[in-house]
Amino acid sequence: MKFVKQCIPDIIVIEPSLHGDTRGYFMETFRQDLFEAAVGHTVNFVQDNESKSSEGVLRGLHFQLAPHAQSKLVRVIEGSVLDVAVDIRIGSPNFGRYVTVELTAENNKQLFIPRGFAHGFVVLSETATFSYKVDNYYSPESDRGIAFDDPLLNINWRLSNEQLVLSDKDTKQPNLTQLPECFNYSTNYYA
Ligand SMILES: Cc1cn([C@H]2C[C@H](O)[C@@H](COP(=O)(O)OP(=O)(O)O[C@H]3O[C@H](C)C(=O)[C@H](O)[C@H]3O)O2)c(=O)[nH]c1=O
Repeated sequence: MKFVKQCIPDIIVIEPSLHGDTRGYFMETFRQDLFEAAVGHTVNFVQDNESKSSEGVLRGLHFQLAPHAQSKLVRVIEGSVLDVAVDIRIGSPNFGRYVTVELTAENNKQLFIPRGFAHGFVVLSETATFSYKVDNYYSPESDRGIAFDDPLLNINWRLSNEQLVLSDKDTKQPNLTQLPECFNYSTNYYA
């Protein structure tokens, strides 16, 4: 299992080892000990989620406010997505910067997105099944979002706006600079 820190080092790509044989394959998809050694602190996942989406569906950019902020460990078990994580911690040297990673059922890559980041993905295949762990329970009253087409972020989603399919909620998200509240880089959201 490989752990690769990204250009925003809080964000980590995990590449499990796949063991193939004549029957198919086996892989350890999560190891608490190796994961926490790579992340550098305790992360207690409490909820598993799964969503299935058609080509062009864009879910995001979402986060939950503290004290319900969520870390996410995301992967694709069918199809392919472009996954995006945006640093929204005020005071961070990477504030407003983002990481994109293509996650597919073929490359088996996973992405760890810490608390303090907004997250979203767009489906590149005919359908994609997205499976992920979070370390805080769903809190609808704490659910917040940022516009996928925020000009400050200028995210390249690879598809044209005409190809994108969004929820009504995600067509009305504010830009990052319009958020009344988000995260501070100086706060330890894992304490
Ligand atoms: C997130 C969530 C949703 N729901 C219910 C609420 C709605 O009835 C339905 C769809 O919710 P929503 O439109 O918020 O789902 P997504 O657009 O996939 O939201 C997710 O999209 C991006 C990619 C994220 O990173 C977050 O995990 C999450 O915000 O599932 C639940 O019951 N539990 C949950 O944890």
